[in-house]
Amino acid sequence: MKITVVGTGYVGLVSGACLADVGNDVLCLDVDPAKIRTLEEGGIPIHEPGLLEIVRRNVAAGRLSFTTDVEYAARFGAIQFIAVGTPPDEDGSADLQYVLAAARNIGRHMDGYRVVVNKSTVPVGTGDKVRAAIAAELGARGADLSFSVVSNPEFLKEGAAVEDFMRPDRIIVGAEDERAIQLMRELYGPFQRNHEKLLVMDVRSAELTKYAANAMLATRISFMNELANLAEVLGADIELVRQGIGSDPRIGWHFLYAGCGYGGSCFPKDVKALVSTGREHGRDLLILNSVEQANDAQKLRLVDKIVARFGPDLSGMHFGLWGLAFKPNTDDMRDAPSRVVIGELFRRGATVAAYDPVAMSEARRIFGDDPRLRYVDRPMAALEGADALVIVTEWKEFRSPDFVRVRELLRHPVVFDGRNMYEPVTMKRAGLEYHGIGRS
Ligand SMILES: NC(=O)C1=CN([C@@H]2O[C@H](COP(=O)(O)OP(=O)(O)OC[C@H]3O[C@@H](n4cnc5c(N)ncnc54)[C@H](O)[C@@H]3O)[C@@H](O)[C@H]2O)C=CC1
Ligand SMILES: O=C(O)[C@H]1O[C@H](OP(=O)(O)OP(=O)(O)OC[C@H]2O[C@@H](n3ccc(=O)[nH]c3=O)[C@H](O)[C@@H]2O)[C@H](O)[C@@H](O)[C@@H]1O
Repeated sequence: MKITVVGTGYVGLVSGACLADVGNDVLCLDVDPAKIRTLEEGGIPIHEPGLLEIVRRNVAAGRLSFTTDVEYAARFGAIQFIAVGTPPDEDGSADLQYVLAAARNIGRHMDGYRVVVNKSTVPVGTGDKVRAAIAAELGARGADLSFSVVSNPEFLKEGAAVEDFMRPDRIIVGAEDERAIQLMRELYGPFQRNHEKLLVMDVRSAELTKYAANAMLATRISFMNELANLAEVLGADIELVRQGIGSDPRIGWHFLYAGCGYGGSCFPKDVKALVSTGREHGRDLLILNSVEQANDAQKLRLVDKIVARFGPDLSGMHFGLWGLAFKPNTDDMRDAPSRVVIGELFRRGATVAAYDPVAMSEARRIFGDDPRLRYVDRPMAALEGADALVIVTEWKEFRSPDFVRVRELLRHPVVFDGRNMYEPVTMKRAGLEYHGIGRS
């Protein structure tokens, strides 16, 4: 099939590359010429395990190409995926300007039947707006062309995006006409060969399903974080509690890890957007309001602990920091807890030496040449001359450091671990004072 994917971010590029990998002809469109240039030169603009290989393989096979030409893109694919950003507006609602601009471009230039598949995370009712935007463009040029609008939310996780796309748990298709449903079934056939994963529903339910999934996961995390904070004062260990409840299949093991707050481009913005949708329709979403508040506070937990240990005025102090990305295996720092931790350390007068395996250039883009932040190229180098170690992201390479060396390098043998990577008893044995989340 011929497919156009609009937007070459985490979702668009992964979807485009994976769809090409099963034999489709895919054209990826982006309005950012720098991204398209990088792709045309054989690179990729993001760090995502396995993605570069798939992109290169499919470009070489002639199944994957890139463009900034909106007219060519609208004419290329009978299926047009929209995978552009939906960042939060000032009031927390999802900003639909990019989605609607993409829809208008399709309407302006399409030259035959199109299935417009929305993969961006969008509020309920956006399908109608996309339909109206395309119809208005067709009307303006007097074109009598038919099209279908489908909601096909994406559930991939950054850092495991290729694997998630290739082996989805479910494929949600919100569609109301048979022709589009049939095309979606054919398109996703290769991704559900062992059992049926495609769930067809109405567009509104599909749109809400995406928010429901992210809001549920965010709720679990905030719930565990709140319990972790309680465990600390009660003298309990949240890691043991996690294992105790995770073994109940009704609860399950996933997304029960307490830490220094959830970040990323989606949980924070999607919880906000759902709260905003509720408000717009006269429904105050009490649970989700609290989930968000709890997470904002949780991002400051590490600094709270630092302040409890060293006092509120940290001027003259210097901290080694491991992990800048919002989670391992990505260079994404959107809403990353590290940004809050670093900002708060600065505000209190401290300086930071940071190490991250892949997010360093993203950090440089965000913090610029701030003299209070020094970048180092090895985890241990961050500890030279540091008063204490702060861990924000649980990269694999931090799992088993030489604790003796850690103790030797630090001015105070203190570790603040925002991801509960170590056992308190191991740390004690190594002569390190350990402050995890929810562990007393
Ligand atoms: N990042 C993730 O892991 C996931 C994101 N989503 C959702 O997917 C959507 C996209 O997210 P990301 O891929 O992270 O965004 P992103 O910000 O990484 O990429 C979006 C891309 O769209 C391009 N763009 C904007 N307007 C355009 C237009 N009119 N025509 C062509 N290109 C245009 C931008 O230049 C950018 O390269 C969002 O709604 C997000 O909530 C859903 C599941 C997972
Ligand atoms: O809509 C989206 O964009 C995506 O959002 C999340 O994926 P992602 O943000 O890439 O990463 P997650 O693995 O979900 O982690 C999000 C944040 O939660 C934190 N987290 C995760 C799990 C946990 O147990 N505890 C915890 O604090 C992580 O550290 C991270 O900061 C969802 O997991 C995806 O299914 C969804 O498609």
